[in-house]
Amino acid sequence: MPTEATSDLLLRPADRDDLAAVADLHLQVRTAAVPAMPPVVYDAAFVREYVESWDLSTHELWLGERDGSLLGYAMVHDDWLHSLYVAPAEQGSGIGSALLDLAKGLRPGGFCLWVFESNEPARAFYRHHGLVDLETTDGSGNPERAPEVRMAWPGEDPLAFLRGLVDDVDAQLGDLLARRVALTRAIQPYRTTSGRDRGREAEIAREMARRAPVLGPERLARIVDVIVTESLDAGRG
Ligand SMILES: O=C(O)C(=O)C[C@]1(C(=O)O)C=C[C@@H](O)C=C1
Repeated sequence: MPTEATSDLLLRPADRDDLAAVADLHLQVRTAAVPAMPPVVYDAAFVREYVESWDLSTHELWLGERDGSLLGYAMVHDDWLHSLYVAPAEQGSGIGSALLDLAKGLRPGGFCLWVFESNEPARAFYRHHGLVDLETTDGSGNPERAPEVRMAWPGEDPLAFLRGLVDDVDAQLGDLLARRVALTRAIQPYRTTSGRDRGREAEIAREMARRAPVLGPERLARIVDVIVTESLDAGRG
């Protein structure tokens, strides 16, 4: 049943003429969301130029309107819900849910999104709608330098969707392990002592624990031990 707030909500695909209003709404939402979201680091002109550069043949942008006023938008690109924004005064009225349902319809197989770790209202909203937490970053990869959480809506076949994500990561891990073995092998002729250098391995595990705190130094020490043992063995082969 549509609620009173959503019964007269119109969802429609955006066209180029809508992009300036979308940029304005984006800036308005981001300003009102501080401190749950960090302040935008770029100036308004840059944000407008960025939004106006979206290619709407590949960036599926949908608007939520009532009486011709833009109240929210969602943009889906590849298998990502790139953005979902609702005007501050309309939050909690069902527009976000309507846009999220639309995104699920556009990507029935599942999609991911990034949300600021500090944005607890948004995270609770997504959890309520069946999204699950994946990894957390330290924020070094975004302009705000603020930690983010990757969340996923695992779609109609969650096992298949999440296995697809596992396969992507394992492909990267396989490439990294191949590079790792090659380096272990290349170093060996330059060693001045024989046998394992446990101090160096402990240092490697500590550095990894800084990047993957979820595993912690002890588990990572065991993982490094297996990697080094198998790399030395493969390098001899
Ligand atoms: O750094 C070294 O001395 C190496 O031989 C490389 C390496 C490694 O693969 O990282 C391998 C064995 C040592 O125990 C420590 C580290």
